[in-house]
Order: sequence, then C-alpha cells, then structure tokens
Amino acid sequence: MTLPTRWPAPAKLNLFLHINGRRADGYHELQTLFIFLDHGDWLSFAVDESDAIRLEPALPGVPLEQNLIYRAAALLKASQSRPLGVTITLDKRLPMGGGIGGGSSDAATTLVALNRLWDLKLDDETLAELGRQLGADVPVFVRGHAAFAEGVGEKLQPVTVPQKWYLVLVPPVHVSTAAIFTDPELPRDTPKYSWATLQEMDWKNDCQELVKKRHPEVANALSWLLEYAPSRMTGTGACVFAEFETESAARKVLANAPNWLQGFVAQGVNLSPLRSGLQPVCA
Ligand SMILES: C[C@@](CO)(OP(=O)(O)O)[C@H](O)COP(=O)(O)OP(=O)(O)OC[C@H]1O[C@@H](n2ccc(N)nc2=O)[C@H](O)[C@@H]1O
Ligand SMILES: Nc1ncnc2c1ncn2[C@@H]1O[C@H](COP(=O)(O)OP(=O)(O)O)[C@@H](O)[C@H]1O
Repeated sequence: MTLPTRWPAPAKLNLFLHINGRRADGYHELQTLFIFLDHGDWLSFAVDESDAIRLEPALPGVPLEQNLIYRAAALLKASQSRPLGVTITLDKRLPMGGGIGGGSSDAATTLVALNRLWDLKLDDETLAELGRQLGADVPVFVRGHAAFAEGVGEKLQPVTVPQKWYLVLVPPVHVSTAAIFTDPELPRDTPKYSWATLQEMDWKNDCQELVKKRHPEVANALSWLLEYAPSRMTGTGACVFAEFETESAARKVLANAPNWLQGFVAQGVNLSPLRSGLQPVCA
C-alpha cells in the first residue's frame, strides 16, 4: 500500500459527556460518545538514521519534551533497540485546549504513522495501550472509529451514528481539562446508562454549566449559537457546536457570526480520516 505524504490528525467531538463518579486516583468515570470531524491538523514525517526526534515548528508555550507528538515518537522509539530518527513537520490547524482533541489526535497519528514508517509492526492494541499512557483520549484516535466510551474513557465500543454537519465555534479562551476535573462544583452524579438507553435520551455535557460559569467567553458563544440551533459544548470545552443536516445550513450560520467569534464547519464521520486516508494524499 502506498503511504501518505502527509497524515491527518482529525478533531473529535463529544456528542454527549456524562460524569458518573470520581475514582480514588482522581480520574473520573464517564460515559461519552466520540465522533471524528473531517477537519484537523496535518503531520509529515521524514524518517532517517539519526537516532533523533525533531519537530517543527515549535508550538507556542509547549516545550518540545511536553509536545504530545514528541512524546508519542519517544515512547515508540523507547520500545525498540535499534536507532530510529525522524523529522516531523506539524501543520497546526486545531485550537489548543478546545476540547476537540488536537493534541491527542496528533499523538495518535504519530503512533500510527511511525509504526508504519519505522516498520515496527506493532498491532493496534499495542498502539492504543501506548497512547493511553499519553492521555485518556489518545486510544480512540488510534482505533479510528466513532465510539461509545466508558470507564475513564478507555473502554471503547465502536458505534455508527448518522454523519451530520457541524458548526464548531472556538471561544477565545483556553480551558484546562485538569482544572475542570478538580473543580468542587463539577457535577459527578449522572447515573450510568446502557448505550441503547443513551441513544433515546437528550444529549448533554456535564461539564458545560461549570465551564460557562468559569469562562464567560464559552457562555457567550453558546448563547449566540443557541439562537440558531440546538448546541452543546464538547469535552471540557472551550469549543461549542451545533448540528446541521447540510453543509450549506451550517455555513449560513457561520457567515452571520460576529467578529469576536471564530469557527469552522466540518462533516462528522464514523471512520477517522487517519484510517480512511491510508492512501496517497495530495497537498
Ligand atoms: C474528558 C475529555 C473528553 O474527551 O475531555 P477533553 O480533553 O476532550 O476536553 C477527555 O477524556 C480527557 O482526555 P485527555 O485530555 O486526554 O485527558 P488526560 O490528559 O488523560 O487528563 C487530563 C486531566 O483530566 C483529568 N481526567 C481525565 C480523564 C478522566 N476520565 N478523568 C479525569 O479526571 C485528570 O485530572 C487529568 O489530570
Ligand atoms: N501537539 C499538541 N497539540 C496541541 N496541544 C498540545 C500538543 N502537545 C501538547 N499539548 C498540550 O496539551 C494541551 C491540550 O491540548 P488539546 O488536545 O489541543 O486540547 P483538548 O484536550 O482540550 O482538546 C494544550 O494546551 C497543550 O499545552
């Protein structure tokens, strides 16, 4: 199979997010529905014999050793005994700390791509387990299929949902996932439901009211979007989204957005572009 010259790292949305409780180690039991968006970052990989991992350009405020791309490559490299080198180029399009999983998706794409390019022959199970060490959201990006997630996000059941169009608004604020999960006011008592029951329910995000309270920019974006369509927050924010049947309906609303609100329109997909795109990609 021909390998891509550049690899997609798509965004995700949490179509719902329920917090069911807190474990002794501080992590939260949750139920959530992940879908992918046909929009995201792009990564290119030039492998070499140097035994060094290089990444360009640097991300503002993220030291190299903390960049999830570098950490993913280093984790893979540490599992091998021979010298492995690569220069990775990142075309960053997704907002950071937006709840659309850019960092986690970059990490997953790095694992999947370098597994091929370094010819490591690791299976998806092993890659997902390596990903889990980098962040709760990395395994779903490695697996690459829309999923109903439980546990702390590691129990994944692939699901197929209708592929709608989404308008995603990016409020001008960075929401810290750790800060939301340690906030005493976060509700943590939604009962656990079966996937069959959840499909019949109205979907909600248990972090939304708290994030709105802590970050008025999120509250403002959501109240603007709610004038046009049912809307919710994704993950622990800051991004909010509304669902549409057609691309043009979503674009029409985006065209009305005031200057202080940035956003994008993308199709929701069950199969990640990382998986569907393992074929030649044109620039
Ligand atoms: C809750 C979600 C839903 O998608 O939020 P977003 O990050 O997408 O907004 C994710 O699962 C987040 O995944 P991820 O961002 O990879 O989380 P991690 O790096 O593993 O953890 C960041 C912090 O969130 C908290 N955390 C994360 C996941 C979880 N089930 N319970 C937690 O309490 C922990 O305090 C941890 O220190
Ligand atoms: N390659 C990366 N892309 C984005 N963020 C990264 C990356 N590597 C590390 N990070 C750090 O992870 C944090 C959360 O990233 P991101 O995945 O974009 O947000 P979220 O988990 O809210 O969707 C960022 O604020 C940044 O400090």
